[in-house]
Amino acid sequence: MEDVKKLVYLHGALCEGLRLFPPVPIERKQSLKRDTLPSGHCVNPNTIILLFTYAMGRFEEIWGKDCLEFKPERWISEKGETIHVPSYKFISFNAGPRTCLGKDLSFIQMKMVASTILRNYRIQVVENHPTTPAHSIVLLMKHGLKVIITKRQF
Ligand code: HEM
Repeated sequence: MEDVKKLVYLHGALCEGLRLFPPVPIERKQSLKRDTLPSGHCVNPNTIILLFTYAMGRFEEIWGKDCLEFKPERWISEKGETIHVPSYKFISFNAGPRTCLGKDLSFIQMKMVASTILRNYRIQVVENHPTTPAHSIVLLMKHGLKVIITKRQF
């Protein structure tokens, strides 16, 4: 478990995957009573607010000109350490009181699974395979992801 903390580049790669393809692409909230949002917008009781987390991960105003690029480096400081990004910016695990309780655990799991697979196998994405998202509450790939897997020789 201690070892996975050292996987700074893998952490950046996972964050980029989650930023561009958040498994929960839309959040739904509903006001209980009349309220004013930090933006100044007034909401009436029972107003449904949808947060499009998929779009938020791709906003130029939030992530800069290279927002559509997959760049694990954006999560790594000049010293080679992981940059902490506030959850209101990196919204894939939600933020505030209802933030995902499994966030830290899921990073440990993802790192253990990814590092074990990558250490033992070469994964090559099949060229020109369509990577279209499916319309769904959780983000799925319409046609899956076709890859060629070969065992690494040590
Ligand atoms: C990459 C993996 C994961 C992602 C992207 C993710 C994302 C999220 C998001 C966006 C929410 C807020 C849902 C909402 O309120 O509309 C949430 C809630 C939650 N997640 Fe996760 N999650 C992940 C893995 C996990 C794991 C592994 C666990 C448990 C071990 C977990 C436990 C929870 C719980 C208990 C809540 C509800 C928190 C509350 O409402 O107070 N999650 N998650």
